[in-house]
Amino acid sequence: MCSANCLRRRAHPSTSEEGRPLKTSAILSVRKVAEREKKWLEKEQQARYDAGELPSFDPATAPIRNDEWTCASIPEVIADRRVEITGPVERKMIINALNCGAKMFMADFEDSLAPTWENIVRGQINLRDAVNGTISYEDKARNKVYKLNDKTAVLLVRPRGWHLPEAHIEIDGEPATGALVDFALYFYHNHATFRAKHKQSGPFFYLPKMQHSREAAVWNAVFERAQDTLGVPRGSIRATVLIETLPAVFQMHEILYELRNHSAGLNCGRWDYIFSFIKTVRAHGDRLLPDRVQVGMTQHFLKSYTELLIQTCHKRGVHAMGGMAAQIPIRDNKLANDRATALVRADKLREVLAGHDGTWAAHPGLISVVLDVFNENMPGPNQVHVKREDVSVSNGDLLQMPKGVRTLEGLRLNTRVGIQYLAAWLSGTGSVPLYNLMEDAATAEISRVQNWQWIKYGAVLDGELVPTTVTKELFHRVLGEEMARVEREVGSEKFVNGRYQEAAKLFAKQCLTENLDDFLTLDAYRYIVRIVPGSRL
Ligand SMILES: CC(=O)SCCNC(=O)CCNC(=O)[C@H](O)C(C)(C)COP(=O)(O)OP(=O)(O)OC[C@H]1O[C@@H](n2cnc3c(N)ncnc32)[C@H](O)[C@@H]1OP(=O)(O)O
Ligand SMILES: O=CC(=O)O
Ligand SMILES: [Mg+2]
Repeated sequence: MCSANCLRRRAHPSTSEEGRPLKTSAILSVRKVAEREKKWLEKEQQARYDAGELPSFDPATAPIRNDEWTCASIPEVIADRRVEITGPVERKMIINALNCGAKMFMADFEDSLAPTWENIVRGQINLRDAVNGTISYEDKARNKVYKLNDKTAVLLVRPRGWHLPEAHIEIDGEPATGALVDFALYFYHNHATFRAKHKQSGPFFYLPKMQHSREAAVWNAVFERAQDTLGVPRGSIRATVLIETLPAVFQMHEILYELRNHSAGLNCGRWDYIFSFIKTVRAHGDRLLPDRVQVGMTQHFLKSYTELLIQTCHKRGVHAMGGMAAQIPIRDNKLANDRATALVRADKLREVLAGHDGTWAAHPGLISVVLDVFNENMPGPNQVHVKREDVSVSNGDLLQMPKGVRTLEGLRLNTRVGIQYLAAWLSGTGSVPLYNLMEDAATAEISRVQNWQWIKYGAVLDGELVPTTVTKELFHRVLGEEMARVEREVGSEKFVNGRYQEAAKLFAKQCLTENLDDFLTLDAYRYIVRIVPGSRL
């Protein structure tokens, strides 16, 4: 068997040859390494896909995929993760999430948070109070005080992805990296309390939007550096990586390998994964997805991805976490609520039977539904012992196009949802209920890139009496009509006082651009920055 160093060299042949070690001696250089890796991903990896290549397994890292090795053993406090509630780092929601009966709570600086400076700083204060056990909140209008129960969920924190800067902190004249700001503030303020409480384990993290194991190597260097600096034993930090980009699904063993001393497994981030699928094949005009509502988890490419993730995690001795069903409780319609609950139950049943060790829930009202499914089908704390050696997944399986139709209603819904989400985001709210579904940055991104893809390649719509192609003109007509509909639905006062017009302009620009922008939120971030140090953003 290859030694660890040999595997590392094979995994990153350019890294050692070019004398650019990923282990760095200062946070500043970690930031620079992160920037360099980001540029590599954008300029080299995506450029190959744009030239016609499709993502695939890397022959250079075959030894990592084929050799026998496992990640460090799972700490007891996170051995049972059958239900994880997720939500933004908002004070009341944090208390509700910690109290709701879920095993874990993923507190989110990412998909469900609009990263205004206020949200970021308040979020850190809220989390510090939560870890200390002192968090409380008074809702004066409802005369209700929120406090923690005796028994609460274990906290996991998801920092922003590498792509987002933090404009309000400047280092050497450059905006700081959002991911590092979120990680470092939380780790610095909470590591001692956290570890004292959880038998020397933690803090725990989720790492989003990774595309390559090189990013995992950067995170591992960040963890080592942070632990060493504060005298925390290496391996105390544990992180679950979201596999939510198409390139990353071909890198799962490699990602776990880089993080093997800090890993808590992988998670199927289905919404960003669908977004990334479209983004990665943006130059492939023959790969147009059907309506967003039809791209469900039973489509072959998504089923293959989840099964391969389970097999990979269990081979390496860590958790394979399921993802988020978008349905949320519908208070005013029992029939619709029963239907939504049944869809969540079916999604969770599929996950537990496939071998997932736990999953996500979007709302406290769904915890008992999800818990029941896992309790009935997973007697132990997890099912890491279920190896799924029967699973055999090829490039073709992971890249198989989903089946379904492209409709005018799909274009309309994407537009209606994209604009309303963006209007909320620009006003400081990063997750919202729209048409009885949870919408966040990842789901909104699907709406944006799907519209872009259909316009760019002139998708022919199904089900129209007269053959209809998606053109810029059709999109403009749909935009106008959907804005009128949104105004009717939300009421004129909210429409006029909200940021709907700005959102529509931004969304349209993003759908109509010749070259697809990487992230909607990166463009939108300019509109929520309060201070621009050095006006460099
Ligand atoms: C693709 C991904 O990345 S998925 C992960 C990221 N996305 C998320 O985490 C979304 C999490 N969910 C949410 O943000 C919310 O559930 C929403 C926006 C979808 C719906 O929120 P609301 O409209 O406020 O729901 P609703 O009015 O039914 O809430 C009822 C109560 O539950 C609370 N609640 C709802 N969702 C959550 C949650 N996820 N965590 C904690 N509390 C919650 C509300 O604060 C409210 O509390 P209260 O009765 O004490 O006032
Ligand atoms: O972060 C989760 C996702 O589905 O995206
Ligand atoms: Mg995501």
